[in-house]
Amino acid sequence: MSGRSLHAKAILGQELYGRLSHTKVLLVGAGGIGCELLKNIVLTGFGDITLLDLDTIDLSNLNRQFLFRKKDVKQSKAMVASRTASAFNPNVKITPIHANIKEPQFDVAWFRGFDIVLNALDNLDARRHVNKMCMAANVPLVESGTAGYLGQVQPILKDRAECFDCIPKPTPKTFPVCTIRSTPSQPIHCIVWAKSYLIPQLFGEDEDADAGGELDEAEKQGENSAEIATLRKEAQAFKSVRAALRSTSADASSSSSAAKQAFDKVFHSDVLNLLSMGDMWRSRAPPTPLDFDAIRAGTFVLARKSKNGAVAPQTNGTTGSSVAEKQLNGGSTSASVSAEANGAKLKDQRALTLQDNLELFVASAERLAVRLRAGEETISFDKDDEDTLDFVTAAANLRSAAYGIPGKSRWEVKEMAGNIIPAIATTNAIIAGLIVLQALHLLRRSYSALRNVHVQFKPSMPLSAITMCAPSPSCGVCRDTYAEVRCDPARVTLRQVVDGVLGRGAAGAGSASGGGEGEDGSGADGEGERDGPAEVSVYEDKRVLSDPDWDDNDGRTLESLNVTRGKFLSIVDEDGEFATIQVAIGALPPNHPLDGPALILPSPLPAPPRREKPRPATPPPAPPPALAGKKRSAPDDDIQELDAPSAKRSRTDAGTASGALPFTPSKKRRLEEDGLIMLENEGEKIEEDRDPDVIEID
Ligand SMILES: Nc1ncnc2c1ncn2[C@@H]1O[C@H](COP(=O)(O)OP(=O)(O)OP(=O)(O)O)[C@@H](O)[C@H]1O
Ligand SMILES: [Zn+2]
Repeated sequence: MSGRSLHAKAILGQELYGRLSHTKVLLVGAGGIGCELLKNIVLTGFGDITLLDLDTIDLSNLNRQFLFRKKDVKQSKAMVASRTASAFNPNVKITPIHANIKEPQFDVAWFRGFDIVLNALDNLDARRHVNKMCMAANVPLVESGTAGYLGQVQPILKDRAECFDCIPKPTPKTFPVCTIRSTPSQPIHCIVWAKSYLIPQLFGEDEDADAGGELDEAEKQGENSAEIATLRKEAQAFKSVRAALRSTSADASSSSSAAKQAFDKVFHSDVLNLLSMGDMWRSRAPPTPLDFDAIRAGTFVLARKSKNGAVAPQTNGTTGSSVAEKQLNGGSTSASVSAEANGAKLKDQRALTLQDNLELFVASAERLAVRLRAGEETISFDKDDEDTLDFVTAAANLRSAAYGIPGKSRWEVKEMAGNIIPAIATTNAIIAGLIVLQALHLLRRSYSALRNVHVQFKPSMPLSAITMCAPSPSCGVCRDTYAEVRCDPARVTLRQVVDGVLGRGAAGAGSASGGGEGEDGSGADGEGERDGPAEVSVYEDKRVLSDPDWDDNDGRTLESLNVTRGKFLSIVDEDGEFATIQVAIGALPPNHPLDGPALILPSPLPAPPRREKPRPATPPPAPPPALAGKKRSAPDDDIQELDAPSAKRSRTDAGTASGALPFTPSKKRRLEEDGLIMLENEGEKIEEDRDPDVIEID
């Protein structure tokens, strides 16, 4: 028994080691990092662990999530991981929870029940959520992440160090829209075009349904009529291809003609159109329109400078055209079946010839058309959906051919289009070890020992440790003042909560809490002047619920406003003088009498600090994402307002998000999900030299 803990005791010291057995840890995520970390903390001697994960085990997890075996596939990650790891140390209690951390029962009071939280998540949304809950509950957090060979560990402690949201996170990858639409120069540009433009145009929802009306309107407004005629023609052409792909009267030959129609439109007519814009091609090589029949017949010659590997050399066409030949010889009776068989025969890693790509384009378009006709309303790209992957591979390669760009194998397209960064077990293991070190510093309160640690791809210095920075004064998460109310959302109104928290109008707060428990009435009501905001707006996330000129919701219950357990009400000072108050909504205590007050206010009431007025000089810009976490200016106590609180709605147009773009919301969202940033005006610039992956959109 002592053998098990001998080393841990010697290293950690008797006091800390003794404490670990009853330290309550919450570990969120039982994936690549989570499994390693669970093993580490169990072996270190932590004795009371809650492990939460929403997912079940997938076969693809087994290569790096070593607490799982093949027999465990499809079972809850939290359950299996805790069962496996419990066996490593009989003294440990692991409580598995198979759930989403964002569920309402995991409210601030629940988080407060832990001594430390460890994140082993894989998405920003959940990380942000846990960060905010830890700020509200004032519980130390260790945040982590890996991407291939890179990794990062960040200890977070309210008021002492930057929180997860102190530094804006970079958008993964962005490409200029015009590069994607008209002037691609790299394979990825063609892949993004196929996945984010062509697939939605052909197989997605009909977003241009009312494009005709918009164009009529634009014409009336005196817009360039030649341009409008072109746009109209383009919209019309897509419309008829969409219709052909969906036509239920279609037989196999007509679906292949729909594929040909699509091909002719995007690889022939559209290219001819572009070529007619002479200006565009003054300083760049013009694209070559592709000829469907000639490619099929093997007689097509790319007039472009194809020597530098523009496409797989034409000579390969003879060996590589087996698919094409079979396809041709196979006749068209069961096109989709033979296409599927041929598709399956393509070795993922093989270079595809122009003919291969054309046949793959036709075959996959046919398969997708069959699905549309069978009732699938829309189809979007999914790297694990063979049909869409084939279609994107073929379409991207054909476009690349037209533009003299090297083609990519299906395997490479899958990796690039699916944004797949291979997970590396060793990186996860290193990061999981570093998380434990930082967690121990936090538990020991040796704050000067805390470090942001990066695992980097530098053989000479694989680890870099950076001393902690003070929280960003403009952070909209950790600079807010947190408070918690416990209430029955069906019985309290928005006004009662807001007035209660601000210590105003004794009537409101008083009657709700029935003069009851917990709240601090003294000096909080009547004429007692509380130092706080004069006029406020109230938000739930980004929803405005009330502002000084609009009180329609004030008499409504929280429940009717969908402000329930686990959510926050943000009370924002209209004058920007006081910090924002974040009111966490919690449940009434379990033993609360049924006829007891419906609202228990925090005691003492929150006292948001005054913010310093912004200095006249423009504040330095937030550090670029590439430098996120690097050492910045020394911590200082004076909190300077650089920005309005994040929740605050901007009253002027300046600085609003790119709302006025000519995209439908769903289209814009899709583009953004694909890593495209829309800039609102030309003056706006993304600094490319700071992050080479970010390219400005024009
Ligand atoms: N909101 C959430 N609540 C609970 N668990 C979450 C939440 N979001 C993500 N997770 C879990 O975090 C873990 C992250 O682990 P990891 O990055 O290894 O991902 P994975 O899904 O196991 O692997 P991959 O994404 O590479 O297929 C996953 O097990 C995932 O289920
Ligand atoms: Zn912060």
